[in-house]
Amino acid sequence: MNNRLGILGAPLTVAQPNEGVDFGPGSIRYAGLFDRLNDLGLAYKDYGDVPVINKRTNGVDPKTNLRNLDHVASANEMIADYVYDLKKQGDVPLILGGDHSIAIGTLAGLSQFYSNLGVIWFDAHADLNRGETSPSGNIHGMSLGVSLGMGHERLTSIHGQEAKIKPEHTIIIGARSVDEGERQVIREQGIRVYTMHDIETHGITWVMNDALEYLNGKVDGVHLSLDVDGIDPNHTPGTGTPVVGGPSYREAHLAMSMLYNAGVLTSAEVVEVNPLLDEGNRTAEVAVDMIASLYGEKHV
Ligand SMILES: NC(=[NH2+])NCCC[C@H](N)C(=O)O
Ligand SMILES: [Mn+2]
Ligand SMILES: [Mn+2]
Repeated sequence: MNNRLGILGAPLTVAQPNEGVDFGPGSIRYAGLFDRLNDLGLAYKDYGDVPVINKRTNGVDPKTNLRNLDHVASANEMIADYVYDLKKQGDVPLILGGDHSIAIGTLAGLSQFYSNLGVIWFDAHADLNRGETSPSGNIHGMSLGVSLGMGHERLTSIHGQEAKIKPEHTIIIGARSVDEGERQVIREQGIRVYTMHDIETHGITWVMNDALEYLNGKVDGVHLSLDVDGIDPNHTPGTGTPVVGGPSYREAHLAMSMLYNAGVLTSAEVVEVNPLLDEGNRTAEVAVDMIASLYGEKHV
């Protein structure tokens, strides 16, 4: 294992209805990602994009309440293979989405390397739906659940039948739009959730320290899944399912630098950047700021 970052784009868009999130990886690269990594003196290799096929069928299948299941499943099989290969090279994976369903592939690809991978899911949403509970049929709202082993077999069986992560190693930060079926999963499985209310009450510093302490000693790696809609849409307007009332740019930035300082992160992904919904390329620029902070950029 070296410290080289292995960067991989996963331009999947059909697990949600908006076109454009397939331009996420390019927009993040264009927002100055490589200059910032160069300034940090970080070694990296850009593996390019996974050649996913963004075919849409007609809407949601009434039998399963899943949208574009076949395409989402085959794309994520491919993503899992690519992430597996990248990790096998010894690189530190940094995956650029794509809609948040790509976490199904990322976590499946990573799962062979860990028996107790911790996951920090920074998101306005919980992404714990299944066909039976989803209000939309959009699989990007199901990826955390799938990785925990819940949901359609086509998705949960990618790279093996077993669950890819465990509920007691799963943390959601920034939640403020959680569906009823998801609340039940959180309660039943004992998933640790820091809502916006917790961030307001205790502050982001306390939340991050508490989250890190919760994982400490229990996990053999930590993956960050950063959904840009986790951040307040004042800063990240270019995303398909924005939710008002999120953490500020500064709070998110501090959360990232605390992850860097803790030195525990073994992989990360940044998802849901949609330049077609953006003002200029602002959202990708914020994503790059977050990535730079995550890998050690300091003000002085
Ligand atoms: N990754 C995301 N942006 N997910 C949004 C999910 C929204 C809603 N909970 C749903 O399941 O449809
Ligand atoms: Mn979200
Ligand atoms: Mn999400």
